[in-house]
Amino acid sequence: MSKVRVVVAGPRGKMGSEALRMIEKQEDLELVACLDHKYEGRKVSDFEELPNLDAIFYSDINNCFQSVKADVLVDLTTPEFGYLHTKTAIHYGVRPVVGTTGFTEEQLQELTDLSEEKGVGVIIAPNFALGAVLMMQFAKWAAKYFPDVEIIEKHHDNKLDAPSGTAVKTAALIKEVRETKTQGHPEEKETISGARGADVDGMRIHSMRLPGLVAHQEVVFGSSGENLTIKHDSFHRESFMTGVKLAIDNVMKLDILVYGLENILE
Ligand SMILES: NC(=O)C1=CN([C@@H]2O[C@H](COP(=O)(O)OP(=O)(O)OC[C@H]3O[C@@H](n4cnc5c(N)ncnc54)[C@H](O)[C@@H]3O)[C@@H](O)[C@H]2O)C=CC1
Ligand SMILES: O=C(O)C1=N[C@H](C(=O)O)C[C@H](O)C1
Repeated sequence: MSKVRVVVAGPRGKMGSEALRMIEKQEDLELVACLDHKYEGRKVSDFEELPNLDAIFYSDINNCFQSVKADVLVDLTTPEFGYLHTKTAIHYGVRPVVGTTGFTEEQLQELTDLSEEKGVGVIIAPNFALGAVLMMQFAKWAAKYFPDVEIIEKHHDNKLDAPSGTAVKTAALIKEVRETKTQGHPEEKETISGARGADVDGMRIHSMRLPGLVAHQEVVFGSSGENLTIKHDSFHRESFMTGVKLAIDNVMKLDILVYGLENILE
Protein backbone atom coordinates (compact mmCIF):
# COMPACT_ATOMS: atom_id res chain seq x y z
CA MET A 1 0.00 0.00 0.00
CA SER A 2 1.47 3.38 -0.97
CA LYS A 3 1.66 6.01 1.72
CA VAL A 4 -0.32 9.26 1.58
CA ARG A 5 2.19 12.05 0.99
CA VAL A 6 1.46 15.00 3.26
CA VAL A 7 2.65 18.62 3.35
CA VAL A 8 2.06 20.51 6.62
CA ALA A 9 1.68 24.31 6.56
CA GLY A 10 2.47 25.96 9.91
CA PRO A 11 4.81 23.21 11.21
CA ARG A 12 6.24 25.28 14.06
CA GLY A 13 2.83 26.30 15.39
CA LYS A 14 0.96 24.74 18.31
CA MET A 15 -1.27 22.67 16.01
CA GLY A 16 1.23 22.15 13.18
CA SER A 17 3.88 20.68 15.50
CA GLU A 18 1.25 18.37 17.03
CA ALA A 19 0.27 17.27 13.50
CA LEU A 20 3.92 16.42 12.73
CA ARG A 21 4.05 14.24 15.86
CA MET A 22 0.85 12.49 14.79
CA ILE A 23 2.09 11.91 11.20
CA GLU A 24 5.39 10.49 12.48
CA LYS A 25 3.43 7.73 14.28
CA GLN A 26 1.33 6.69 11.23
CA GLU A 27 2.56 3.89 8.99
CA ASP A 28 0.35 5.00 6.09
CA LEU A 29 1.37 8.68 6.08
CA GLU A 30 4.61 10.28 4.90
CA LEU A 31 5.56 13.88 5.61
CA VAL A 32 7.10 15.08 2.31
CA ALA A 33 7.50 18.84 3.01
CA CYS A 34 6.51 21.73 5.26
CA LEU A 35 5.34 25.20 4.36
CA ASP A 36 6.58 28.00 6.60
CA HIS A 37 7.18 31.67 5.86
CA LYS A 38 10.61 31.25 7.48
CA TYR A 39 13.55 28.79 7.40
CA GLU A 40 13.50 27.90 3.67
CA GLY A 41 15.61 24.79 3.04
CA ARG A 42 15.86 23.69 6.68
CA LYS A 43 14.85 20.15 7.71
CA VAL A 44 12.19 19.35 10.31
CA SER A 45 14.88 17.54 12.31
CA ASP A 46 16.89 20.82 12.53
CA PHE A 47 14.34 22.00 15.12
CA GLU A 48 14.86 20.49 18.55
CA GLU A 49 11.19 20.67 19.48
CA LEU A 50 10.01 18.92 16.26
CA PRO A 51 10.15 15.21 15.36
CA ASN A 52 13.23 13.68 13.77
CA LEU A 53 11.95 13.82 10.17
CA ASP A 54 13.82 14.67 6.94
CA ALA A 55 11.10 16.74 5.24
CA ILE A 56 12.28 20.16 4.00
CA PHE A 57 10.80 23.59 4.78
CA TYR A 58 9.56 25.62 1.78
CA SER A 59 8.58 29.29 1.98
CA ASP A 60 6.94 29.46 -1.41
CA ILE A 61 3.91 27.24 -1.97
CA ASN A 62 4.36 27.12 -5.76
CA ASN A 63 7.99 26.07 -5.40
CA CYS A 64 6.89 23.45 -2.86
CA PHE A 65 4.24 21.82 -5.06
CA GLN A 66 6.49 22.03 -8.15
CA SER A 67 9.38 20.34 -6.30
CA VAL A 68 7.60 17.69 -4.22
CA LYS A 69 4.88 15.18 -5.08
CA ALA A 70 2.11 15.56 -2.52
CA ASP A 71 -1.38 14.14 -2.04
CA VAL A 72 -2.64 16.23 0.89
CA LEU A 73 -1.93 19.67 2.36
CA VAL A 74 -2.72 20.01 6.07
CA ASP A 75 -3.11 23.73 6.77
CA LEU A 76 -2.80 25.03 10.34
CA THR A 77 -1.71 28.62 9.84
CA THR A 78 -3.61 31.93 9.82
CA PRO A 79 -6.89 32.94 8.14
CA GLU A 80 -5.05 34.97 5.47
CA PHE A 81 -2.49 32.32 4.50
CA GLY A 82 -4.78 29.35 5.11
CA TYR A 83 -7.12 30.67 2.46
CA LEU A 84 -4.31 31.31 -0.06
CA HIS A 85 -2.74 27.91 0.59
CA THR A 86 -6.06 26.11 0.15
CA LYS A 87 -6.75 27.85 -3.15
CA THR A 88 -3.26 27.13 -4.47
CA ALA A 89 -3.33 23.48 -3.37
CA ILE A 90 -6.61 22.92 -5.23
CA HIS A 91 -5.01 24.36 -8.39
CA TYR A 92 -2.15 21.83 -8.04
CA GLY A 93 -4.58 18.93 -7.42
CA VAL A 94 -3.30 18.55 -3.83
CA ARG A 95 -6.21 17.87 -1.47
CA PRO A 96 -6.42 20.37 1.40
CA VAL A 97 -7.33 19.36 4.97
CA VAL A 98 -7.85 22.70 6.65
CA GLY A 99 -8.02 23.30 10.37
CA THR A 100 -7.30 27.02 10.07
CA THR A 101 -10.29 29.09 11.17
CA GLY A 102 -11.45 32.63 10.43
CA PHE A 103 -12.47 32.27 6.76
CA THR A 104 -15.36 34.48 5.64
CA GLU A 105 -18.55 33.02 4.16
CA GLU A 106 -17.49 34.41 0.76
CA GLN A 107 -14.11 32.67 0.99
CA LEU A 108 -15.77 29.38 1.95
CA GLN A 109 -18.13 29.69 -1.02
CA GLU A 110 -15.25 30.49 -3.38
CA LEU A 111 -13.29 27.45 -2.18
CA THR A 112 -16.41 25.26 -2.49
CA ASP A 113 -16.90 26.39 -6.09
CA LEU A 114 -13.22 25.95 -6.96
CA SER A 115 -13.11 22.47 -5.44
CA GLU A 116 -16.14 21.43 -7.48
CA GLU A 117 -14.80 22.99 -10.68
CA LYS A 118 -11.43 21.20 -10.34
CA GLY A 119 -12.85 17.97 -8.85
CA VAL A 120 -10.36 18.17 -5.97
CA GLY A 121 -11.53 17.01 -2.52
CA VAL A 122 -11.22 19.44 0.38
CA ILE A 123 -12.09 19.09 4.06
CA ILE A 124 -12.39 22.24 6.16
CA ALA A 125 -13.08 21.44 9.80
CA PRO A 126 -13.38 24.27 12.33
CA ASN A 127 -12.84 21.67 15.04
CA PHE A 128 -11.12 18.27 14.68
CA ALA A 129 -11.87 17.11 18.25
CA LEU A 130 -14.51 14.37 18.12
CA GLY A 131 -16.03 15.59 21.39
CA ALA A 132 -16.46 19.06 19.94
CA VAL A 133 -18.13 17.66 16.82
CA LEU A 134 -20.59 15.78 19.07
CA MET A 135 -21.13 18.89 21.21
CA MET A 136 -22.15 20.81 18.06
CA GLN A 137 -24.50 18.02 16.95
CA PHE A 138 -26.10 17.78 20.40
CA ALA A 139 -26.53 21.57 20.42
CA LYS A 140 -28.29 21.43 17.05
CA TRP A 141 -30.64 18.77 18.39
CA ALA A 142 -31.37 20.75 21.58
CA ALA A 143 -32.04 23.97 19.64
CA LYS A 144 -35.14 22.38 18.12
CA TYR A 145 -36.72 22.43 21.56
CA PHE A 146 -34.85 25.36 23.17
CA PRO A 147 -34.65 28.35 20.79
CA ASP A 148 -33.12 30.62 23.46
CA VAL A 149 -29.41 29.94 23.32
CA GLU A 150 -26.11 31.66 24.02
CA ILE A 151 -22.68 30.32 23.03
CA ILE A 152 -19.68 30.97 25.27
CA GLU A 153 -16.31 30.08 23.78
CA LYS A 154 -13.06 30.33 25.73
CA HIS A 155 -9.60 30.17 24.19
CA HIS A 156 -5.92 30.92 24.85
CA ASP A 157 -4.92 34.55 24.32
CA ASN A 158 -2.81 33.88 21.18
CA LYS A 159 -5.89 33.22 19.10
CA LEU A 160 -6.30 35.59 16.13
CA ASP A 161 -9.96 35.12 15.23
CA ALA A 162 -13.08 35.82 17.28
CA PRO A 163 -15.54 34.31 17.52
CA SER A 164 -13.90 30.89 17.15
CA GLY A 165 -14.59 28.80 14.06
CA THR A 166 -16.32 26.29 16.32
CA ALA A 167 -18.71 28.92 17.68
CA VAL A 168 -19.51 30.16 14.17
CA LYS A 169 -20.15 26.58 13.00
CA THR A 170 -22.29 25.84 16.08
CA ALA A 171 -24.41 28.92 15.38
CA ALA A 172 -24.77 27.87 11.73
CA LEU A 173 -25.92 24.36 12.74
CA ILE A 174 -28.39 25.80 15.26
CA LYS A 175 -29.66 28.25 12.63
CA GLU A 176 -30.66 25.27 10.45
CA VAL A 177 -33.30 24.22 12.99
CA ARG A 178 -34.11 27.37 15.00
CA GLU A 179 -36.53 30.03 13.85
CA THR A 180 -34.97 33.52 13.86
CA LYS A 181 -35.60 34.94 17.31
CA THR A 182 -34.23 38.01 19.06
CA GLN A 183 -33.33 37.09 22.61
CA GLY A 184 -33.37 39.08 25.80
CA HIS A 185 -35.61 42.05 26.61
CA PRO A 186 -36.97 43.76 23.47
CA GLU A 187 -35.84 47.10 24.88
CA GLU A 188 -32.47 46.03 26.25
CA LYS A 189 -29.62 48.52 25.70
CA GLU A 190 -25.88 47.98 26.00
CA THR A 191 -24.42 50.65 28.26
CA ILE A 192 -20.96 49.34 27.29
CA SER A 193 -20.70 48.31 23.62
CA GLY A 194 -20.28 44.55 23.11
CA ALA A 195 -21.72 43.61 26.51
CA ARG A 196 -24.26 41.25 24.94
CA GLY A 197 -21.71 39.62 22.61
CA ALA A 198 -21.98 39.02 18.86
CA ASP A 199 -25.45 38.70 17.37
CA VAL A 200 -26.08 35.79 14.98
CA ASP A 201 -29.71 35.66 13.94
CA GLY A 202 -30.75 36.87 17.41
CA MET A 203 -28.57 34.39 19.36
CA ARG A 204 -25.44 35.58 21.14
CA ILE A 205 -21.81 34.47 21.02
CA HIS A 206 -19.38 35.50 23.78
CA SER A 207 -15.62 35.09 23.30
CA MET A 208 -13.21 34.86 26.22
CA ARG A 209 -9.39 34.97 25.75
CA LEU A 210 -7.14 34.09 28.69
CA PRO A 211 -3.69 32.60 29.24
CA GLY A 212 -3.96 29.01 30.48
CA LEU A 213 -6.97 28.15 28.34
CA VAL A 214 -6.73 25.80 25.34
CA ALA A 215 -10.14 25.47 23.61
CA HIS A 216 -13.48 25.31 25.42
CA GLN A 217 -17.12 25.95 24.56
CA GLU A 218 -20.44 25.96 26.37
CA VAL A 219 -23.78 26.13 24.59
CA VAL A 220 -26.37 27.25 27.12
CA PHE A 221 -30.08 26.82 26.43
CA GLY A 222 -32.75 28.52 28.54
CA SER A 223 -36.41 27.81 28.99
CA SER A 224 -39.01 28.45 31.62
CA GLY A 225 -37.72 26.96 34.88
CA GLU A 226 -34.77 25.09 33.34
CA ASN A 227 -31.37 25.47 31.67
CA LEU A 228 -29.43 22.97 29.60
CA THR A 229 -25.66 23.35 29.16
CA ILE A 230 -23.68 21.36 26.59
CA LYS A 231 -19.96 21.74 27.20
CA HIS A 232 -16.74 20.61 25.60
CA ASP A 233 -13.12 21.12 26.68
CA SER A 234 -9.91 20.46 24.79
CA PHE A 235 -7.19 20.41 27.43
CA HIS A 236 -4.43 19.35 25.00
CA ARG A 237 -3.97 19.73 21.23
CA GLU A 238 -3.60 15.96 20.92
CA SER A 239 -7.42 16.02 21.16
CA PHE A 240 -7.57 17.32 17.58
CA MET A 241 -5.33 14.68 16.01
CA THR A 242 -7.81 11.77 15.64
CA GLY A 243 -9.87 14.14 13.52
CA VAL A 244 -6.91 15.32 11.46
CA LYS A 245 -6.02 11.70 10.61
CA LEU A 246 -9.66 10.89 9.81
CA ALA A 247 -9.83 13.91 7.52
CA ILE A 248 -6.61 12.95 5.69
CA ASP A 249 -7.98 9.42 5.11
CA ASN A 250 -11.34 10.71 3.91
CA VAL A 251 -10.20 13.59 1.72
CA MET A 252 -8.48 11.04 -0.53
CA LYS A 253 -11.95 9.71 -1.46
CA LEU A 254 -13.57 13.12 -2.10
CA ASP A 255 -13.93 15.32 -5.18
CA ILE A 256 -15.89 18.13 -3.52
CA LEU A 257 -15.44 20.38 -0.47
CA VAL A 258 -16.81 19.16 2.86
CA TYR A 259 -17.20 21.72 5.66
CA GLY A 260 -17.31 20.13 9.11
CA LEU A 261 -16.08 16.77 10.33
CA GLU A 262 -19.64 15.65 11.15
CA ASN A 263 -20.13 15.11 7.40
CA ILE A 264 -17.53 12.34 7.27
CA LEU A 265 -18.34 10.63 10.59
CA GLU A 266 -20.53 7.53 10.32
N1 LIG B 1 -9.71 22.87 13.40
C1 LIG B 1 -9.23 22.64 14.61
O1 LIG B 1 -9.55 21.63 15.26
C2 LIG B 1 -8.28 23.61 15.21
C3 LIG B 1 -7.96 24.73 14.51
N2 LIG B 1 -7.09 25.62 15.00
C4 LIG B 1 -6.75 26.72 14.10
O2 LIG B 1 -5.49 26.42 13.50
C5 LIG B 1 -4.80 27.62 13.23
C6 LIG B 1 -3.40 27.54 13.87
O3 LIG B 1 -3.57 27.50 15.27
P1 LIG B 1 -2.31 27.41 16.25
O4 LIG B 1 -1.44 26.27 15.88
O5 LIG B 1 -2.87 27.49 17.61
O6 LIG B 1 -1.57 28.79 15.92
P2 LIG B 1 -0.01 29.11 16.01
O7 LIG B 1 0.10 30.60 15.98
O8 LIG B 1 0.61 28.37 17.12
O9 LIG B 1 0.56 28.53 14.63
C7 LIG B 1 0.38 29.12 13.38
C8 LIG B 1 1.64 28.88 12.59
O10 LIG B 1 1.44 29.34 11.25
C9 LIG B 1 2.67 29.85 10.82
N3 LIG B 1 2.48 30.72 9.67
C10 LIG B 1 2.07 32.00 9.64
N4 LIG B 1 2.07 32.43 8.35
C11 LIG B 1 2.47 31.40 7.60
C12 LIG B 1 2.69 31.23 6.20
N5 LIG B 1 2.50 32.21 5.34
N6 LIG B 1 3.09 30.01 5.77
C13 LIG B 1 3.28 29.01 6.62
N7 LIG B 1 3.13 29.11 7.95
C14 LIG B 1 2.73 30.29 8.42
C15 LIG B 1 3.23 30.60 12.03
O11 LIG B 1 4.61 30.77 11.92
C16 LIG B 1 2.85 29.66 13.15
O12 LIG B 1 3.90 28.75 13.41
C17 LIG B 1 -5.68 28.76 13.76
O13 LIG B 1 -6.45 29.27 12.70
C18 LIG B 1 -6.59 28.06 14.77
O14 LIG B 1 -7.81 28.71 14.92
C19 LIG B 1 -6.48 25.45 16.20
C20 LIG B 1 -6.76 24.36 16.96
C21 LIG B 1 -7.70 23.36 16.53
O1 LIG C 1 -7.33 28.58 17.89
C1 LIG C 1 -7.61 27.54 18.53
O2 LIG C 1 -6.92 27.16 19.48
C2 LIG C 1 -8.77 26.75 18.12
N1 LIG C 1 -9.39 27.08 17.04
C3 LIG C 1 -10.52 26.43 16.49
C4 LIG C 1 -11.70 27.36 16.48
O3 LIG C 1 -11.55 28.55 16.15
O4 LIG C 1 -12.81 26.92 16.78
C5 LIG C 1 -10.78 25.08 17.11
C6 LIG C 1 -10.52 25.00 18.56
O5 LIG C 1 -11.53 25.70 19.21
C7 LIG C 1 -9.15 25.55 18.90
